[in-house]
Amino acid sequence: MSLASNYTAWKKLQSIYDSQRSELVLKQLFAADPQRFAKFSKTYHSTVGPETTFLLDYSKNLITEDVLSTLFSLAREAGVEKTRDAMFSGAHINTSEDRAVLHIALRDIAPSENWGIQEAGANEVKEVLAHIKNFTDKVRSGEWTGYTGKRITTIVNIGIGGSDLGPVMVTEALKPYAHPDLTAHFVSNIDGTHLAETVKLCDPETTLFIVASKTFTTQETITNAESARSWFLATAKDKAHVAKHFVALSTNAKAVSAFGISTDNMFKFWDWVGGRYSLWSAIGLSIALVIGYENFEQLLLGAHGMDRHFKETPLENNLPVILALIGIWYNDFYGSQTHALLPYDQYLHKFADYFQQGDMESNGKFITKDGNRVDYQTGPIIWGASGTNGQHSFYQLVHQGTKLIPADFIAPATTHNPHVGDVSSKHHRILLSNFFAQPEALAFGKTEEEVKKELGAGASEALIKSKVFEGNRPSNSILFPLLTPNALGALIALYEHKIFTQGVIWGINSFDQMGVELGKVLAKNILAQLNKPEDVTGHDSSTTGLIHQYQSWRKE
Ligand SMILES: O=P(O)(O)OC[C@H]1O[C@@](O)(CO)[C@@H](O)[C@@H]1O
Repeated sequence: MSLASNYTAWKKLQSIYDSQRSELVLKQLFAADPQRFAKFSKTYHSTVGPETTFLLDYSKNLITEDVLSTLFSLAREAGVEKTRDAMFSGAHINTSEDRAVLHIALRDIAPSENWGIQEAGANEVKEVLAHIKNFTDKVRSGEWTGYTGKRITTIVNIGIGGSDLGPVMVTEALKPYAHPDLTAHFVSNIDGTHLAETVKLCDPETTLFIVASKTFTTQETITNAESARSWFLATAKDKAHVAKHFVALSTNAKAVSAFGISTDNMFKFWDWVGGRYSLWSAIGLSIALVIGYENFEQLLLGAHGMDRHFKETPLENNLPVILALIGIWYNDFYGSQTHALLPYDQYLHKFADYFQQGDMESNGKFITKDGNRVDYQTGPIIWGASGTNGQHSFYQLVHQGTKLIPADFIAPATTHNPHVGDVSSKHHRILLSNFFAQPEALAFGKTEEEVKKELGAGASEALIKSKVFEGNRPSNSILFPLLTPNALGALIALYEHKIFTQGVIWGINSFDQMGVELGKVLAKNILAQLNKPEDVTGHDSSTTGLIHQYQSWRKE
């Protein structure tokens, strides 16, 4: 496989960038083509599952039809379609771990098209979904009770990374669909504070702990689960009661059983589900408990619709591919280092957090699948915050800083909360006016003449200059009718497939995570030393110095 920088299309993009960059000015591009919005925006309509639609406006990007067509040539030259079809067929495209990548099979459920896992696998997926439905119906109805016969009112998901971020983001995003009498908490950090502060809010008689871990070996999760169990038994006493208050989500039945959770209370998934792609699997149990199984299924089906779109739509109309290619244009030719996700919806305030793992753990790599070091940028730094909060935090830099920050603005046309207080609220209109205005300001800025006119005579040159907005800062805008389970499912899948497409073009394996291992090994080594009276050895002077200072100050 060739390094991406050797592709003909890559070289052509470099030459376009070098020769035409100065002409790619949004103010001029829009003035020259009144049809620019029509040309560079697409409306997504699901063709399977629940009716799901959204508008992607990518016209405020530093692109022309020539740039875009060359980017599509790059996708073809890199074999995006071939690798996409390989994923859907169940081929082991996760080459370093010799695994298939089939989160798409988790939502291929009604009716199943047997994408990648054939009949047998599709039936297993359905069995787990039936188990999830049965269990969540029992808990939500009060049929499943704790050891003193009380219904479950609180769930605590204990997991980290992909076993935490997806459930957190989705249960926040779909709060309007949450069960009124069920409270969900999420414990992820090994910092004892996380569990300690959470169990302060829990009653052992009415709390269900969900131990979520694909491997069931993650130190944070197993430690937290053990501590949660001892907290529970301090009141419940009898170990037999654990079965009514602890369930496990994992691929590792042996480790679940060894921990002391009955495999009857285990919801399984498979090694072809990547951790950061697992919210659709048993890892989504907390989601199904909070919003109900029917809404969880709508989430799956919303994603399935986007899967079908990604699988079948020609690249030129393929929304994940368009987002991926425009991202590569900035990341690899304009030299942008980050990508901002800016949802103008408070329910989506964890969306950027989720895709920090989703994108950066997938594409934060410097070695290609066949072992070559890349000579170009790969995964961007993903960050963001809900609007309008970001405007009062980091938008100064986004508007007038020295860095190019491509941004995605995301918003629902309608809010779940039209009435705040006792009058119909104007909140959403104010929010959406900002959703429209910020990309406009970024794209078109404010000239020195406009500033001078505003400030009038006598304004200092320095003041005038400080109020100029150079503009020409690109963004995408995604607008959809309402944040529903199926809309969220489609939105998440859109970004999953964007990440996939970029990884294929960069020639990297988006589905392993070797980079998380070294720190863990070194930490285990240091922990072993901290647990002994002897002085630590074998470290550099900084690490040794820090440990010594910690040891002189620690109280516990
Ligand atoms: O679900 P588990 O196996 O406990 O892994 C948790 C997280 O840890 C990792 O950093 C891998 O070690 C993420 O990839 C993963 O989502």
